[in-house]
Amino acid sequence: MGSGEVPGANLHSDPISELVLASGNAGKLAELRQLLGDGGASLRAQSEFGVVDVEETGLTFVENALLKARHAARATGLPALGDDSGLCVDALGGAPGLHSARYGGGHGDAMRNIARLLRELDGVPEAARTARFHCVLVLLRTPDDPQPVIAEGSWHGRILAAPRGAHGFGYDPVFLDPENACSAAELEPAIKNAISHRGRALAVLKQRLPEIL
Ligand SMILES: O=P(O)(O)OP(=O)(O)OP(=O)(O)OC[C@H]1O[C@@H](n2cnc3c(O)ncnc32)[C@H](O)[C@@H]1O
Ligand SMILES: [Mg+2]
Repeated sequence: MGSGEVPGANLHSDPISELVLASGNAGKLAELRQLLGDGGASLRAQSEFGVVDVEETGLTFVENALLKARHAARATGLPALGDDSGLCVDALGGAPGLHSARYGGGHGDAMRNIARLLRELDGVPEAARTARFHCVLVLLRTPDDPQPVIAEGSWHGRILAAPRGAHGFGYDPVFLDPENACSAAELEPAIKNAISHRGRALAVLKQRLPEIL
């Protein structure tokens, strides 16, 4: 090491063969595994290590993704990827936003979340039902990594009047992708991954870290 170099300064250049996904959401795990592919780092679920969900006390997607990643990295000793995401609806002032997972009451209850969303948008005309999914991914090499790698992606669409399709998870059945003229749940998983908020965020992450992902 030269005199100007700091120990750990090349933290981001060592290859990562295994990392933990700091999430309890099986839909995110499936999508991110497909996006990383066979050649990349293997993505382990935090549940494999008995890691329970951390409280999401942040006021932004970035803060929550960082909280999740730090918690999982600390509990497992592995590099960790945090995903905080949600649906922001213009006619609802950006709601459900950070509260997307429990909008209808129970955590992760997609049917109740969708039911509330459609209720709130009752009577709102098609053109005013614009919305976007947003995803923030945070990669931490260690729990105390001072250089988290942060990547974001958005996907713009509209909220349908009724659910359509069986793929995906969460709000996918009511999110219309205008380009393909179908709901996110009608898209084949590979197509959703190619255009989704999560797919875009992971592409950015990979650009920043080509040597490790
Ligand atoms: O916090 P973790 O454990 O990762 O799992 P979670 O489901 O609670 O995840 P979030 O806190 O990030 O909440 C995001 C919610 O936004 C919704 N969401 C995010 N990405 C989505 C996608 O690709 N398709 C449909 N709904 C999505 C879905 O309801 C998620 O539960
Ligand atoms: Mg959550």
